[in-house]
Amino acid sequence: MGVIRFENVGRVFGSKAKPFVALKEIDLEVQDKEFVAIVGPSGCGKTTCLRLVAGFDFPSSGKVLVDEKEIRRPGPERAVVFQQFALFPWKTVHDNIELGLRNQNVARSEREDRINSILELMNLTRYAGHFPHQLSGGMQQRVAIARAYVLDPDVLLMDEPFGALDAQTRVVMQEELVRLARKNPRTVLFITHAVEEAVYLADRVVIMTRAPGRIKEVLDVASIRKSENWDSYEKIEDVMDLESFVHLRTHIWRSLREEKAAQTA
Ligand SMILES: Nc1ncnc2c1ncn2[C@@H]1O[C@H](COP(=O)(O)OP(=O)(O)OP(=O)(O)O)[C@@H](O)[C@H]1O
Repeated sequence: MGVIRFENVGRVFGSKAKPFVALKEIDLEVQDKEFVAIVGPSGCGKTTCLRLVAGFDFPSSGKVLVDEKEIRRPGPERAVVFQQFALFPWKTVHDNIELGLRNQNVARSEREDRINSILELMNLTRYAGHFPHQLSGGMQQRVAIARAYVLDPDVLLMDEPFGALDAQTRVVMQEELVRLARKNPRTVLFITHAVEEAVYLADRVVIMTRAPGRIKEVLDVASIRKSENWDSYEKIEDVMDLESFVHLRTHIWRSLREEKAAQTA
């Protein structure tokens, strides 16, 4: 299972004399194996939301729970993928992927089985002995995703994972993530600045307001994806051409533009 719940969550940074309210009254439930993307203006608290679920930070008020348990620390059932691939440069692809399994004391033969199957799934088998600097950015991010997936987490937390990639590689990675998520569904909380990416990948898109970050709107993409049969299209550009896709994208753009305008007014 992997149900994430934010219950009236607030996060205040700064001092008592000079508080800064980053998050206010966040209520959200992400269902088991649901893919939820969060979009919002810069500084609205997206990363803070993700850090609260990861157990890297704690709410000032309210609660964040995974499977009804309040989060008090990072845990193996929650894996994080950052924008910066954060691979160990002195370790090979194989050894980077192995590290988390070693930390969990998984036996050697099981480690090898799990590493081999994730390498295959992510088309990385022939790069197992390569070091990160020998790989392109897209490949490195693929390794970072493999490293998270191999731990078999209930929850995957992804903070702009494709933000550092060029446009074409980004599209390839988006298509791969969709394939991976279908074969091996997990609960995913995904932060992005790219509206198209959010609509293409997510079951629901959460739009946040400018700071103090609140939830402005939650859009149900999954029902539209199903009724308009998006999954029958193999290529991302074919989905992006559909009227139903364009309509959702434009709606989110408008909503974000309103926030930006209010921010600078
Ligand atoms: N540890 C901290 N101490 C003080 N302020 C913080 C801290 N962490 C985050 N903030 C502030 O809280 C606000 C929300 O930050 P956060 O990184 O969550 O936003 P974001 O929506 O992810 O931004 P971006 O889209 O630019 O990455 C920002 O104004 C940030 O400066």
